[in-house]
Amino acid sequence: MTLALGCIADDYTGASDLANTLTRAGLRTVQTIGVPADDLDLPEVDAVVVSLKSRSIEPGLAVSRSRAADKWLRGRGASNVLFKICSTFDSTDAGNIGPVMDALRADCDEAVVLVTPAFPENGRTVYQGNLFVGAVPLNESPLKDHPLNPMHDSNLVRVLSRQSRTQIGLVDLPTLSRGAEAVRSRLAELSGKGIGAAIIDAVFDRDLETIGLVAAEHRLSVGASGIGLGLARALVSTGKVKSAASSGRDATVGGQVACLAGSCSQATLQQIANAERVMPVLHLDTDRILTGANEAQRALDWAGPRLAQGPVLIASSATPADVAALQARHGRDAAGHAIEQTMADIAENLVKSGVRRLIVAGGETSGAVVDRLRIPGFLVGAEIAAGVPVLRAVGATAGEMLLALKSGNFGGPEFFSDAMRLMR
Ligand SMILES: Nc1ncnc2c1ncn2[C@@H]1O[C@H](COP(=O)(O)OP(=O)(O)O)[C@@H](O)[C@H]1O
Ligand SMILES: O=C(O)[C@@H](O)C(=O)COP(=O)(O)O
Repeated sequence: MTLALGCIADDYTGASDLANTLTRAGLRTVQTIGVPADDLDLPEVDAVVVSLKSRSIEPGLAVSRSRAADKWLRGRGASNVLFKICSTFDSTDAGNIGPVMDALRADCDEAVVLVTPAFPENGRTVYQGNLFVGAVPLNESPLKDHPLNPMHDSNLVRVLSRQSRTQIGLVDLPTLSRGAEAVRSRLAELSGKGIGAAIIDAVFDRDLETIGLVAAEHRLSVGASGIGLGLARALVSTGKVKSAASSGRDATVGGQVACLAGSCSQATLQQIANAERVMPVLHLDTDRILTGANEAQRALDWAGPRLAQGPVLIASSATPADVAALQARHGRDAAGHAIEQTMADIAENLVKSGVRRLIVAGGETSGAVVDRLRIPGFLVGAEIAAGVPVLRAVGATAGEMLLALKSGNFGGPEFFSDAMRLMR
């Protein structure tokens, strides 16, 4: 297998978002969980997205895991690697975007790295280096209240400068709108000044296509699904990849359906409220989780008889005020970790008792669940919402399974119903 594109995603929902984008753009794509084991039977593909759970871990660990993924991808012919980060640039001043970018850049000896989290289809645009979420700057968006990485600065040149050892430049929209050659000249100018990475503005998909053409000539780029779209279109339009339709990814699986929500985003809170109208919903008592009570067992006892009748939803999600109060009592990391592990306990036991279709809301939450289920990889199926595909597990010990891993902020108000309709 010679890969046209290698991707390293810093969380699992982000990975499936990117795998979805690449698939829709015509690249045969597989999503793996971690660096694949040698005996994992991978189909012939154009792109592999290696999913890591490295967004909110200690920077040194994020660097070593990303470097291992990079080495594996380049060992399979990927001369071009995309480090997939969140379209809302989720990170802290400690990292992990900057440290991982710096390490991968050094490993492949890239002069200047193109960086853009723009994803216009989901309302993420970048202008003069400032990230907008819909109509508002990042620091005024719901991301200001994220439980793990609250975002308080919309200027990504500043944000990345605080995390990276290299200086960060800007390729602005006027330059970009003059075309690929203008972008190349600007990058050469920045590189000549010793600047090692540049935030690139992008507002429309056509901007991403220009960026993709240039990024395809580089060894490393950093961004969200939007730059993935640009890269995929460039690989197809330059004939490096023959656009292929995916096949055999829609066979029925059946079995019980369960939904788990650990995201506290505004979008997920609305989706849970709407789900209450169509399925039983259990709201976990997060204080009980943090004080060591067996809240997972209470949830499983609640779900058991209901699952025989139809889908259920179990949620830890709470409003920013409640999240802040819980964190004040128990600490941010301890709260996040304990709740994620409870979600993983619940998922493991639900699957043992016959659930075969699982919908998970939240990136970290999805990571904890998929790790516990020991699923090594996914094929990408139908698109439920922008950035959220149906995933078919490959090589899972539980056998045939369908999952949807939803980024907290993604999906329409009826997301859970929308997902169930496509997960047959
Ligand atoms: N009620 C709660 N209070 C505090 N933290 C919570 C609560 N519910 C979930 N969490 C934690 O918040 C984090 C949500 O992150 P994640 O699952 O990535 O969602 P998103 O996709 O919205 O970023 C997880 O670590 C999760 O365990
Ligand atoms: O790029 C994006 O916005 C998503 O792919 C993503 O990574 C979102 O992260 P979570 O909300 O933590 O799932």
